[in-house]
Amino acid sequence: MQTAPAPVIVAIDGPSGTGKSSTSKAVAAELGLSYLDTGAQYRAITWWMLSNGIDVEDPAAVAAAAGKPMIVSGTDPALPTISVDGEDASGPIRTQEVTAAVSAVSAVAEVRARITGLQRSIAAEAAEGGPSAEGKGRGIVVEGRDIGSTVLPDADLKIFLTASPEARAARRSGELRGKEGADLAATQAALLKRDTADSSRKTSPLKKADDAVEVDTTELTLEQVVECVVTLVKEKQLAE
Ligand SMILES: Nc1ncnc2c1ncn2[C@@H]1O[C@H](COP(=O)(O)OP(=O)(O)O)[C@@H](O)[C@H]1O
Ligand SMILES: Nc1ccn([C@H]2C[C@H](O)[C@@H](COP(=O)(O)OP(=O)(O)O)O2)c(=O)n1
Repeated sequence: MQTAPAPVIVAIDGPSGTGKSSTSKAVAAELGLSYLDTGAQYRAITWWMLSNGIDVEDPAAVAAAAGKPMIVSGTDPALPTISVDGEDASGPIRTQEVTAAVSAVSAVAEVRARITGLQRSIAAEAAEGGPSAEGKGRGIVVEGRDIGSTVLPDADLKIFLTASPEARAARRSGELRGKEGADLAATQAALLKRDTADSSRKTSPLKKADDAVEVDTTELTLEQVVECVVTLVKEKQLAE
């Protein structure tokens, strides 16, 4: 008789526009796993700070407010959700205003401690089949910047996605076509500025874990990246 594979925890990290969200959602959907977008959580807390008049350039003010908003993430890869104090935040967290402020807010240690705690409990529930685990105990794909290095150092598989700045900017401005912020040169400059801030902060910077598999997606289609990650997950499960 075939037994179900053991729950698997997959960490997918990398800079903006490398394909983390699209790859993670597709891999989770194909393998029946839960999915967590940790960038959406940092965006959500940033949106709350901006909406509540907190000066996002003042780390002490951000730290003092870090425990206040209640952030809830839905982990179904077909319909990921994010709410703040019961209000759907999926639209407002994608505005230019939030994108411009998110690196400063997410550099504050109190914010990271709060959000990291949330991420660990969601991952533990998904692996144990707890009440909020849409993946029904099969595991989870968690994407972000510091998942393999800090949040889930014992993840079964760690992937670090990269791509050239040109490819990343073209993907992002393609997404924004016709909207505010769609200019290619400006998109590339904003993206590189955020990478620098995210990689150089003191607390838990954007970093490839030593044991992560690096995948350069510049010349790969999304389907090829998904196939590569699915194969790596299956290999891990077979090796268990
Ligand atoms: N390998 C790829 N080739 C071309 N476009 C891609 C690839 N991976 C992702 N994309 C597209 O690039 C954009 C950014 O991808 P996303 O998954 O949001 O990246 P990230 O989460 O790393 O910021 C999306 O429009 C997505 O469809
Ligand atoms: N694990 C994480 C995930 C995101 N962040 C911060 C740093 C990122 O610039 C922002 C936004 O992340 P998000 O993944 O939404 O960014 P993009 O999809 O690449 O635009 O959040 C973080 O500090 N740690």
